[in-house]
Amino acid sequence: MHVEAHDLVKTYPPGVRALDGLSITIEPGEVFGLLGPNGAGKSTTVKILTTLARADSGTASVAGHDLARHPDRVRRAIGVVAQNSGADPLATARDNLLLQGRLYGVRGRDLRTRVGELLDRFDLAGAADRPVKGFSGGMRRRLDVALGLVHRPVVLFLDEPTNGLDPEARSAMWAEISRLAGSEGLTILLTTHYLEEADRLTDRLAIVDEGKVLVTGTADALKGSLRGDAVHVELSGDLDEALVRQAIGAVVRDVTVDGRVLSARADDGAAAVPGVLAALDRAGSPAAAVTVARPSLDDVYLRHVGRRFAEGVAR
Ligand SMILES: Nc1ncnc2c1ncn2[C@@H]1O[C@H](COP(=O)(O)OP(=O)(O)OP(=O)(O)O)[C@@H](O)[C@H]1O
Repeated sequence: MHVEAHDLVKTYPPGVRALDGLSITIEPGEVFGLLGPNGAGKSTTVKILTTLARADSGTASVAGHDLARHPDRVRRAIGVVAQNSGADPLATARDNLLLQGRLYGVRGRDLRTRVGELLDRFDLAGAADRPVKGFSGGMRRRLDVALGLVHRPVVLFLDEPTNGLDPEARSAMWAEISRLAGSEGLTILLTTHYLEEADRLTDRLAIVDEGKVLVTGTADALKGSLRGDAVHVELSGDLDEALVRQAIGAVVRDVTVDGRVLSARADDGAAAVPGVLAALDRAGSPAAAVTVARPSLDDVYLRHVGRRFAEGVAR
């Protein structure tokens, strides 16, 4: 196992329980995602596993080293890309990489070769000798990841790697992260609050909420565990929840109501729609829009957390 954490608890003053018994295991070579809304405890998990914060209780090992007994060995074995860039904006990309390498004891020709390799791989060779302050968001983020890799870590931590990037820069970053895991056998733990990122990029993911892992698995297995189709109905006006539930309960199952949006499941979603619409009309809450879809990670999230993901992010 490349990362193992058992029952991590972390409380910040004044009594905020950021982690409440969080456990994960990550196999070598895996891209593992921690998916959860802001405040779920993802960054705190990364801080603890990268030795930047200490858990109140629980145990963990990273790259085979016990975190409490050998934090120095853990530090040498990992690369960390934090949410905020660690690059010096006044220095060039190349100098940032050289400095980072020296901090980790990489020197001489080995360091220069490694820096050249990373500049090429992250498509920064053309901008290598320009100060970072003129870089676009995507270039900065690519440099951040390169900085985390200079000393050839075996486990890489990426905290919200594509936060704030435009769609194009985001897909370029996804491609690079997949390639890293595939070609270098690097183990990657990434945190994200983008469902699509967790879906597309991770081999396995854990849904984290209020400092705990609610469920772990591959995105496909998690989606597959929800039988049937997801039916989402947007109602045209305010609803009497009890009445609406009673009305459609015979046609669909697992009904959840979130504001004016009603979500439910049915073995054959399309076939259930006419019955749902008729029942809503009878209940005095006509539908404004209906969608039927195969289960998404958002549906998985809803099932385990009890609210839609978008709402969780806005919390
Ligand atoms: N240094 C700190 N002092 C006090 N409370 C903190 C501190 N760091 C985090 N918290 C609180 O702990 C909880 C978990 O925060 P954490 O940053 O781990 O969540 P997160 O899932 O990474 O969210 P984000 O994506 O916003 O970073 C939140 O309630 C947060 O406000």
